[in-house]
Formats: sequence, C-alpha cells, structure tokens
Amino acid sequence: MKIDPFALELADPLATAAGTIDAREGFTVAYRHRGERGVGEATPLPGWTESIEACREALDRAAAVADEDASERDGSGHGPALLELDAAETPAARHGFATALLDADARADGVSLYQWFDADVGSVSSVPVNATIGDAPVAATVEAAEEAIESGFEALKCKVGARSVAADGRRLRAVREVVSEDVELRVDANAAYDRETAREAVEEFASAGVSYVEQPLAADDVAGHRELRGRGVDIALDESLSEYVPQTILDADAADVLILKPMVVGGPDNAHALAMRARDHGVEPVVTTTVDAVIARTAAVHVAAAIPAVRACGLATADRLAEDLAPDSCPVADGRIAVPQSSGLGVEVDYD
Ligand SMILES: O=C(O)CCC(=O)c1ccccc1C(=O)O
Ligand SMILES: [Mg+2]
Repeated sequence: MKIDPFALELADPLATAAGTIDAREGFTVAYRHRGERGVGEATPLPGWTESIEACREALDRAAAVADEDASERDGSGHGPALLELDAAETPAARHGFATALLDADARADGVSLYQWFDADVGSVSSVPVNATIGDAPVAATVEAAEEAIESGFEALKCKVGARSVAADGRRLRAVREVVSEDVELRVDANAAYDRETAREAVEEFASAGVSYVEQPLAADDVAGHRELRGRGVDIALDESLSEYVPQTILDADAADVLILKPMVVGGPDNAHALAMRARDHGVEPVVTTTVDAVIARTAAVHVAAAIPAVRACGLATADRLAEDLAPDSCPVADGRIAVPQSSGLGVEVDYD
C-alpha cells in the first residue's frame, strides 16, 4: 500500500455557522489488488472525522497488515487490512483504503464503479447537483445565487446560522425574489441553533419556500430534530451521522433526508449501503463531499449515480479548490455532474 500526503488550498473558502473551511489535507492511497492498481483518498475533516494524525496512523496500521499478508500468505491481505479500519473511529482512513479496493475491483471486473455498486441502475451519464452558497451578506448571497442559476443549477444550498434568523430570512427571501419557483432552495445550519431558535428558523425558512434544512440542532439532539419535522420544511440530518449510527436516526424517525458523506461514514461502500437502507425507511438519501480532492469527489459521484432517481446532491465542490490531484473527472454543466463511464473510479493519478 502506497500512502502519500497532500495539502490543497481552497480558492473559494466555504463559510459556515461552524467556521470556514479554507484548506484540505489528506493522503492518497494506492493499492494493487486483482492485478489492478486502485487509488483512494483519505481527507479527514476534524470535527467530522478523525484527525490527520489518527488517519495516518490508521492507514499505516492497515498497510502493515496488508503488506505482511501479501508477502507471507496468499496476497489477499485486503480483508484483514480493511478490518483494521473502523468506520466510526477512523472513517477517512477507511474511506481511503476502501476506495482503492473498490477502484481495483471495478477495474478488474471491467465496469464503472457505480455499475459495480448496482448493475440494475443501467447507464447513468450525470446526476443532479446543488450549488453550495456559503454564509455571506445579502448582496453577495444574491450574487452567488444568480451566478449559479445562470450556469444552470436548479437547486441551491445556502449556509445559514452564522447570522440571526431574521438576517438569514432576509438573505433567503432576497434569493427567492431572483430565482424562479422551480428552483429548489435548501439551507444548512451546521448545528447552529438551540431548540427555540430552530423553531423560529423553520418558520422563517418555510416562508422563503425552503425545501429542507440540514442539521438545525446539535448532532446529538435526535429527539429535538424529530419534533421539528412536519412544520413545512423537511429536516435533513448530517452532523448527527458522525455522532450516531444511521440506524439510530432511522429508528427514531428523526429525519426526512439523510446527508451521506462517504468520507464521514467510512467509505463509498458504506455510503451506498446506507443510502439504500434510508430509502427502505422512506428517508431520502443525498450524497455530498466534504470538499475533497478529485479521487474522493469522484467516488461520491459514483455513490450518487448508483441511487436510482437521486435528488440533487452536494457534489459540485471542485471549483472551491485552488488546485487538485488530477484533472477533474466529473465536470459540472447545467446543474448536473458527469459520471465517469470508464472502468473503476475513472480517475488517473500521475504518480511521477
Ligand atoms: O452539500 C454541499 O452542497 C457541499 C458540502 C457541504 O456543504 C459541506 C462540506 C464540508 C463539510 C460539511 C459540509 C456540510 O454539508 O455541512
Ligand atoms: Mg451539512
């Protein structure tokens, strides 16, 4: 297993109620499996996943198991090595190795990763995506919304909760005025509110025609989120998935929508399985990145492509990066992101 660190600056930092994301650091993972070299990416986001140090340690541990097994036994060390990586403890590390294995497996089988997940989805050339609009004053928010609409997005996700409910209400109504009613408006509070403020916020968002609010309350407040449902704006849970296993949220009827970040749930395979389980419970899955580099972003696109008739996903995050690890394999046009059709992940990383 080959583990290489990288660090990427953001050209367009993402301002949220929980702080601004302005750089991403992680590791590429390369692993030979079934005669193919698979590539993966582990890009931890502290607060959401393990730290960069814990990620490195976990990957080194998995590499030791995989490499020892490969040299001393039958070369099938990926099983025990993957089991070294706990999806709850070190989700980014597991994501990195699992993606490399999935890439190699799908390449060996000669199918694109999304079809490797589910051959029955048929051919999916693109999936719908939302534009991601950070926290900003009214004028800049409206400008970002207009720009997104001009480039063809039909869903906008606006960060809220860094300002008062009244101030966010002004931002959202101003956006509503310049975009047509057909445009889906979502918001993401990143756990900014207490219960009382959240009820006021939901009322305000309903009047601006918001479809769903991501994580209005703290990650551990499952009961609070359940009580917020049915007030005219759907409830989507995101941070709660780094606190609880998804089954807890599904069993508690705490969400209308589950935001699945492969980097946070421990890999594209886990994200796909959880998406299907959510659907079975009548909860809609939405796949998003954690503003990752091209390998993880592309893996997330394959997860979304394997979900039949998936809602707009939060995958249009490439433009925020000042640089990337390889050319973009999933360009965005007209509000949709392209799904690579070559075998495996479809990302060619130049190691020289
Ligand atoms: O969903 C999107 O549109 C983009 C992804 C996004 O918002 C995000 C990116 C990094 C970390 C957290 C989040 C989030 O959804 O809260
Ligand atoms: Mg969110």
